[in-house]
Amino acid sequence: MRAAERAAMDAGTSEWELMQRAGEGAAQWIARVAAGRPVTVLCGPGNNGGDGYVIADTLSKKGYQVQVIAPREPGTATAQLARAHFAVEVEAEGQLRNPVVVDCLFGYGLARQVEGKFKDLLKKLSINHCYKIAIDVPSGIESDTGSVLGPLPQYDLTLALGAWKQAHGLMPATASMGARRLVPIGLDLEGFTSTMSARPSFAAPAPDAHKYRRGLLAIVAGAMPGASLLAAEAAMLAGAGYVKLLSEHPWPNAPADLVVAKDVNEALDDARNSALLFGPGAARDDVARCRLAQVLEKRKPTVLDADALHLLDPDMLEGADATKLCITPHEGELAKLCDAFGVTADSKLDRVRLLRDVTGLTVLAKGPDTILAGGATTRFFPRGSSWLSVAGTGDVLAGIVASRLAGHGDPLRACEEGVWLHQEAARLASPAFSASDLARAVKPAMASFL
Ligand SMILES: NC(=O)C1=CN([C@@H]2O[C@H](COP(=O)(O)OP(=O)(O)OC[C@H]3O[C@@H](n4cnc5c(N)ncnc54)[C@H](O)[C@@H]3O)[C@@H](O)[C@H]2O)[C@@H](O)CC1
Ligand SMILES: Nc1ncnc2c1ncn2[C@@H]1O[C@H](COP(=O)(O)OP(=O)(O)O)[C@@H](O)[C@H]1O
Ligand SMILES: [K+]
Repeated sequence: MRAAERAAMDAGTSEWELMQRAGEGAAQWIARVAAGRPVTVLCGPGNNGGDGYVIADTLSKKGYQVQVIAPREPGTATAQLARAHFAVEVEAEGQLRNPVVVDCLFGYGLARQVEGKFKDLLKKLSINHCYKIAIDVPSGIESDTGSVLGPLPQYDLTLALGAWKQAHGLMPATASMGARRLVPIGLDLEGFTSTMSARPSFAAPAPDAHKYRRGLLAIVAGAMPGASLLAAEAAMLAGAGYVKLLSEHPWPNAPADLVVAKDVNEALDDARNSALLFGPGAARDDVARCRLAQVLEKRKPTVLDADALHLLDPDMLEGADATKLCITPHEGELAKLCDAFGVTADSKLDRVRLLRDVTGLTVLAKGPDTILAGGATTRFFPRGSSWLSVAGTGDVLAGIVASRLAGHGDPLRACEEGVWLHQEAARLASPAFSASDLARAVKPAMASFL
């Protein structure tokens, strides 16, 4: 963000101009949700406070009744300019008396614990029954890490200025933000590799498509049948032309449209396989270890999930083509992988990036703050439904990602598409779904992206 702002300023746009764009853009949103109701704006000492004065000024000019509370006079030249433009009274302290409150105490400049009058104001905001709007980030949040440095009210709306900050995609920050919207301020963000994932769009199969061209996905089943069946059911609906379950065991409950190959070695050798999936229900014994080695030997685009992530280690990866592999760990599997590959870091984000750097793999770290890291890219995602916190939904995700991978062979793209499809399926499956409800909802979810 700082680099993008500096570039804009070097190209001739002043900080004041950027602040006006930010404040006026945010005020448009606030006016929409306030819908005529009086607004209180809390202004801090830095440029986030400066945005607050621009917001207050813009709303006043639109005819809004505005209360401004600023415990301290602005400290930066640009915020002072903004303060000077706002001719109306500013209170040093006071009650939050309006039904809409806009928090402009601190933005990405917050560098230490929030104390004193600022802390008191955030505490008051926490217990106030108003509509709460955070400008740029909630003021008790460290914008790079998403960690908490002060009282953290539950906001209804967070307006990111100019670009998403990492905190917008990271826990615990993201859970406090309510709806998140971006206010563009004309920054050139081209070339920045750490971004919020953009909603993908899919196309219908090409006119000359056939089942192999659309991708043959081989799912290598393990000792526990349910998991790979869930993955297969989701995969059949997520784009691949042909999904095959490779299993020596009989599958009386397999759906009629799922091909079960009993000769696993032969089916794994099939040159027509476009992608492989291994791990769900695989177990963690020697049989599974041998299977994993065999899967990696094929050097095909591959998704490794669940038990495979407990078996993976540096020796296993030797001879594999890491550029074609993606791993989809949840928190516990991520910890296991970090252990196996000697990665230590304080935050989930750092662990994911380091693991990517050490292994060369595409890492999709699941959870309420899903993080995707591959190549030089890091992607954050809008928060998905918390109803996904039920057993088997990870198997569904693995099936979806593998299905996308079979279609085009690009691990990063497959993971990104997979997260969107999975979240959309969760939205469509309605609350309190089971993993198989979710797998079925992949079909209408596909339609949302066409
Ligand atoms: N620089 C720019 O070009 C733009 C900046 N914008 C706004 O500016 C914000 C960043 O502004 P700043 O860098 O001035 O920083 P902030 O306004 O986020 O706050 C930092 C200020 O508070 C002080 N401070 C930090 N931690 C504190 C604590 N715990 N207790 C008390 N004081 C503390 C700092 O010394 C500094 O004065 C962004 O989040 C955004 O809202 C926007 O106006 C868009 C343009
Ligand atoms: N609270 C939550 N909010 C959003 N998504 C969640 C939440 N909890 C879990 N998920 C998602 O649900 C899936 C769970 O996967 P996983 O833990 O592997 O489950 P399982 O192993 O039982 O299949 C992941 O995609 C994860 O991102
Ligand atoms: K803020």
